[in-house]
Amino acid sequence: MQIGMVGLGRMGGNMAERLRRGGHEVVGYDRDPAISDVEDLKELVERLRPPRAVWVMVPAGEPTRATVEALAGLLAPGDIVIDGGNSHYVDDRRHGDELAAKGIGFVDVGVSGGVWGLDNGYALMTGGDEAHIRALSPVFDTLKPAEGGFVHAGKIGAGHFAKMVHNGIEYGMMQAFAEGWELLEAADVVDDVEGTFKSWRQGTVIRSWLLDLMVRALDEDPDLSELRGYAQDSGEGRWTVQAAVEHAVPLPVITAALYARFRSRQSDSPAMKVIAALRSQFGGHAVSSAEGSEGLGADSPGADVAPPA
Ligand SMILES: O=C(CO)[C@H](O)[C@H](O)COP(=O)(O)O
Repeated sequence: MQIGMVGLGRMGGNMAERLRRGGHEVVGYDRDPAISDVEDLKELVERLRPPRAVWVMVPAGEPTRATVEALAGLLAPGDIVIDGGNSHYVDDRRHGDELAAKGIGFVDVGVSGGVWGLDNGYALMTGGDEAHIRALSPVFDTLKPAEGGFVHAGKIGAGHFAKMVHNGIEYGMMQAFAEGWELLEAADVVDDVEGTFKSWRQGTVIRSWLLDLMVRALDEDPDLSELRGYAQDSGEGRWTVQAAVEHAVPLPVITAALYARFRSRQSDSPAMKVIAALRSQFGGHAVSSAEGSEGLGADSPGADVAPPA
């Protein structure tokens, strides 16, 4: 089938390529003229035959909002806009309503598979009307992996809500692997930490793609010395925790994993300064000065371990 793809970056570009390999006709638009098939969204829409399908694959938030708004002004009743970015499900409802007012359909798709999706396929979590999902099924069938990897999760917003929870789980799983690795390295009991991770890939309860990727990362840099312990986040972890608060659902693992990323961006811990100050105030416990390790008290179980400068 014919489809427009807006945003030809790491994800959109590979998805357009997978669709072309699958026999679809893709007209791609990107802000970078070097990789774009058309000059602007207007030309993209003109190049598509009605009823048109336009897949938006740009960063969540303002870039997606602006693209959907522009498409709302260019498309016609019967056309469908698909948002495959990591948008907040709340935005989907607004976009769906705005487009529905013009007779244009809207489908939200949570896409998972990263840079490996081009060859392995992308898991797709979709939200929207059954008729729109059915109309897009040739595209979904080409993008998804050979077996499974597809769900029509519910009405508009359900696809991105499912992807949001998927990413929350991803945070927790990654944090568990990270903490296990740190303990193995610190304890000096296991000699072959990398080999231990490798051995877990077969037969264990925790074998998984994330574990495979962990082994791959350790193969490239066995003690991860090339990296700083610093992790960004793109929003989905925060939204997962926000939704949990809204529904009073306890999410201690995912919340802790999110907070661990925030902590990774601090060079020092303001909160722990308060803890040190209060221990000193009420118990006369020694503190570590901002300069280094002087004053580390003998009462501390970690007293023999110098704190980071
Ligand atoms: O959706 C993804 C994987 O499933 C993306 O890689 C996403 O960017 C990861 O989230 P974060 O940047 O918050 O770690």
